[in-house]
Amino acid sequence: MQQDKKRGIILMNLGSPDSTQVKDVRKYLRQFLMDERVIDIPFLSRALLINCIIVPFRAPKSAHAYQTIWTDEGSPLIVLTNQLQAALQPHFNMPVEVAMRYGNPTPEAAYESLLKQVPGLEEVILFPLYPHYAMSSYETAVRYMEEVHRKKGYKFKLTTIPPFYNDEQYIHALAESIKPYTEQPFDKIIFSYHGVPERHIYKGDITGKHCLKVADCCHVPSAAHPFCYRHQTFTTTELVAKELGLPAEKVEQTFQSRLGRDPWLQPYTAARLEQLPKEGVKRLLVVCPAFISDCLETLEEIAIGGKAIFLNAGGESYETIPCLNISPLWVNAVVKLIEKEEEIVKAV
Ligand SMILES: C=CC1=C(C)c2cc3[nH]c(cc4nc(cc5[nH]c(cc1n2)c(C)c5CCC(=O)O)C(CCC(=O)O)=C4C)c(C)c3C=C
Ligand SMILES: [Fe+2]
Ligand SMILES: [Fe+2]
Repeated sequence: MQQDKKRGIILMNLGSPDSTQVKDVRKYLRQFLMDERVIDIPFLSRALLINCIIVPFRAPKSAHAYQTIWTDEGSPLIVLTNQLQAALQPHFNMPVEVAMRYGNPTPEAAYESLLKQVPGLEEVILFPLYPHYAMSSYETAVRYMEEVHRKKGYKFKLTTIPPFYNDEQYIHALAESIKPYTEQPFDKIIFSYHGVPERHIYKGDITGKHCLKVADCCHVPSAAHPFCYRHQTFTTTELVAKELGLPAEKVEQTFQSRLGRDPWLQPYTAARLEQLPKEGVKRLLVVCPAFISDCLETLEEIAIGGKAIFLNAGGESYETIPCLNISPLWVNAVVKLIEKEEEIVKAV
């Protein structure tokens, strides 16, 4: 890529605790769940709920879950994001850094590292590693980076890569990662996305009258779609299924990782894993496209917990398809997405 400006890139992911010790998991959960875009209730109620109920009960359980997936190098999410950074660096003549929304490395550290490496830094390209727009993932990552940028008084420009849920190269990389699994005999493939509360979908609807209100809302054109997580996840599933030529009856979309009692997007993955064997589905594939890097929610919740649910309910075979992680087609897609954004900026 031509370097006519002093630039740097930041890849941003969600983040993990510093270790599997309960104290570190507690600290991480507190920072994560105190985010008003994740638990969107008034500050005092949120602080009470998180500090008195959710964190005390959840931290030991989450710590145990992290222990089942932790590697010698640390959290899979962090290790894989660092590996993506290393795979991307040779494609750019500007530094590529990593920042996490929660925990380490912080956005401040990533910005400061770029400033050290590029004297007179003019622009930072922010690449949130989320294919879909959700208030609790993409939006909070971008707003937080903007807030730090403003508070620090940085002079360089911040350019953000938009959600890429329907990008041709991303869809191709995802489809190719699934293909070897669908070439073997299977009864069904589940596209399991991280869930969000329905309330977040209503809140994100800029028209105020479309999402979850109009029949088949996600397939009816609307100005709400650029901010609608549900619409964007359906689009990803449908484009991948089309590219792979999967018959409709073999494809299903579900939502995982529900927290609390409010209604979240449905159907819930765990409930479907329990029901599917009774409907005659014995050989199941599961892919989790909301996650770019394998993490607690794919390696523990889906690959370990989900498998146990399905097999105990009478399923016979269950395979979790890895996330894109550092697949060469995905690395190529990231390079193209960044180049595309540069062309748009230049043309304006
Ligand atoms: C209200 C709670 C949560 C919302 C909303 C939410 C949305 C959301 N999350 C991701 C991506 C990830 N979440 C991960 C872990 C995780 N998520 C929640 C809660 C909400 N997420 C919790 C409490 C946790 C921590 C672990 C646990 O106790 O279960 C992870 C994995 C992190 C890791 O270290 O591996 C990811 C990634 C998205 C994309 C999203 C909205 C679309
Ligand atoms: Fe989450
Ligand atoms: Fe919608």
